[in-house]
Amino acid sequence: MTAAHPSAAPKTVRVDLGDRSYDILIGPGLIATAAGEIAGRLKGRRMAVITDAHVAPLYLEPLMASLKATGIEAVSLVLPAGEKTKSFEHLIPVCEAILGARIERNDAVIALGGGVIGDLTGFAAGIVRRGSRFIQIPTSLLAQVDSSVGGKTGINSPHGKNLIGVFHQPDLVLADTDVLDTLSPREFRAGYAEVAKYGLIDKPDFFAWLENNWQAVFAGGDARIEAIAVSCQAKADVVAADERENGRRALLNLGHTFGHALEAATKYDGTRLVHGEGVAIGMVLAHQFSARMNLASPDDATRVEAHLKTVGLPTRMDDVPGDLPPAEKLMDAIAQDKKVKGGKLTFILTRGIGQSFVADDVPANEVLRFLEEKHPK
Ligand SMILES: NC(=O)c1ccc[n+]([C@@H]2O[C@H](COP(=O)([O-])OP(=O)(O)OC[C@H]3O[C@@H](n4cnc5c(N)ncnc54)[C@H](O)[C@@H]3O)[C@@H](O)[C@H]2O)c1
Ligand SMILES: O=C(O)C(=O)C[C@@H](O)[C@H](O)[C@H](O)COP(=O)(O)O
Ligand SMILES: [Zn+2]
Repeated sequence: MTAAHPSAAPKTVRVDLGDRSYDILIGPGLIATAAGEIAGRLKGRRMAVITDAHVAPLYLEPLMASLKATGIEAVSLVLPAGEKTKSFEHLIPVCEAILGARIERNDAVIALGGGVIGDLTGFAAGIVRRGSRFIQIPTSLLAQVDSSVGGKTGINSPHGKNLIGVFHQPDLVLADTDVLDTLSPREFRAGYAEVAKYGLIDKPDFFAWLENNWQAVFAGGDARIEAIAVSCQAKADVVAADERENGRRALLNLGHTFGHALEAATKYDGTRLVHGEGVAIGMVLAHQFSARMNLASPDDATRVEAHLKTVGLPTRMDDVPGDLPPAEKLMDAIAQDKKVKGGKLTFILTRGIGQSFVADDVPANEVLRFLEEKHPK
């Protein structure tokens, strides 16, 4: 249960996208007051809430009670938890639940959960009636700092991560920071990888602040809220400048080309590797590969690895339990990356901490040799 904290006003970050702009509210107690925030912004009075089997017993009832008390009629659907739920198999019941509840375009679909529920539900909202209103109530750290913002939605394919989906922006994001207290330490750490990512992209001072304050962020309270707000502002700025990833937005993919290949290689098996862990390993690899290409000092890769290791994240391919396919197989997944243009690989590389850049035309043979070294058969 989340308790309302009437004295603590939420922080607001605005995602500036013209007539599709929206607010991200960040703070404690927001599930209990969700319906008021929604009713103040949306005309519709019917909602479908999609959540998962871990989140439902904790937060579905208070959300449904808040909606009911505000005169909003809501139905709910509970899906299995975990990355495998981001699939066609689970997309169908979500679409049918939305249609079955006669959610009209002015009503809304609500994602209550982590990035898996957010990405899947956002995709369903993007295609049902060719686009329905959509509210994100992210409950994992990863979802609060990254996946609930920016409108990338979709599902996975055996060919690779997020290969099927649409851009569909939410109308509102409500990040209730109280709910992070029930998140497992492993999932909190995984979300932290995406927080650190913003520092490594272009905020060296934020990365240094995290190195000094990570324990306070993990403990909760003001430092945690500050880290979430800085992350959301960083993402909002990038999305406002390049919504459809024609340029700068690709920076948000730091560590993801390697990370997504590892996720596909583990068949989206959340016991071996979860997304944020893949990103952590991927960010270390991106820094090491940049050093190998003489773009950055190897000391920066060492510093990144040291920090991620200190918080308890995996940093090497060998940290993934069980066997990984050989480097050539990982290259197959890398070749399916959405940043590939004309068959040429695009990577996010770096000149140092907080100096990431988009590198087009990265030689595939260099990447293969590098992966063979890091992951000898
Ligand atoms: N759309 C985007 O921009 C974007 C950005 C980053 C990641 N992603 C995607 O997000 C997904 C990962 O998201 P995630 O890390 O949130 O994974 P997740 O949704 O699987 O959530 C992690 C686990 O925590 C549980 N959980 C969530 N909130 C909880 C809470 N408050 N208390 C207890 N348990 C809770 C979930 O049930 C799940 O078991 C990946 O599919 C990734 O590709 C998308
Ligand atoms: O919002 C973005 O843009 C990102 O790249 C954020 C990433 O953290 C996220 O994992 C995203 O889903 C990856 O995008 P993809 O286009 O490589 O699937
Ligand atoms: Zn990510």
